[in-house]
Amino acid sequence: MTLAAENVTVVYGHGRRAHTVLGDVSLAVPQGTTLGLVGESGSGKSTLAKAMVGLVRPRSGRILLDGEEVSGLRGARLTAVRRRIQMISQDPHSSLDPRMRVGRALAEAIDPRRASARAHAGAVAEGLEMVSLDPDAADRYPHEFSGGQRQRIAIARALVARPDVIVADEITSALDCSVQAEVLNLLADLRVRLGLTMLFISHDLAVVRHVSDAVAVMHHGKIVERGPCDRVYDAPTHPYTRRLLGSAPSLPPKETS
Ligand SMILES: Nc1ncnc2c1ncn2[C@@H]1O[C@H](COP(=O)(O)OP(=O)(O)OP(=O)(O)O)[C@@H](O)[C@H]1O
Repeated sequence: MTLAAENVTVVYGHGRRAHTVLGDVSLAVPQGTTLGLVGESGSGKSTLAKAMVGLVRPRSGRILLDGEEVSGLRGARLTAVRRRIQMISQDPHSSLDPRMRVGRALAEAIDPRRASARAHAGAVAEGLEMVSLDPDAADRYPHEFSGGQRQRIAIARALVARPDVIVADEITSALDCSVQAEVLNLLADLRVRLGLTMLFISHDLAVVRHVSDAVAVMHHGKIVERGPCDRVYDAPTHPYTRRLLGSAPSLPPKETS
């Protein structure tokens, strides 16, 4: 499914405290592709991610899933559409409930109305297997796992809901370098296997180039440049993109496989 933002403006606060965080942002993530979103801290990347999944309501503009407006939906229709777009965020510490066993957390994602791990044992085991965790992980609590394993659990939880679109917001920035690659490769494999559409947000330009087909560059709440990764990384046209790329510590060329 294609996920798109159309002229989305998000304002936090009211009156004299109003602060426009996204100004008239339009972008599309075509079916089955990965769009990377880069930009410095505070540029509005997470706000756009939240708007895309319906956690933040735009002041104006629309979020569209295959042409259907998500931002205006309510009730059961909104719940159904939200399942199709799953978000994975930076810190599984805060996104996984520490008091909930992993099996139940996955069961809740499978069916919020009947969230028992036993009722969904098969699907829970399948979800854990997808991210290379043993089925007995279902009986344990998040704190019993390493950071990389918790992020795998977060990926499994997103995928058992059988989404069409994943919004991944800085999913590796809390992880050690060696574990980062493992989690990224896992997600990249699953994305291809399941034919998912993905918005991949990271401040790490090298990581974005590695996983994305195209990239959009955000600066002060606006998209200043977008295009296929090779074009943007090798021949940036906007001065901000040039600065951003110039300040990146090391940017290996994209691997071809
Ligand atoms: N709930 C909120 N209420 C008010 N202001 C907010 C809120 N969330 C974010 N902001 C502000 O909106 C701006 C954009 O924040 P956002 O988190 O979207 O940026 P970001 O590019 O994702 O940054 P980072 O990479 O540091 O997460 C910042 O100035 C931030 O302080």
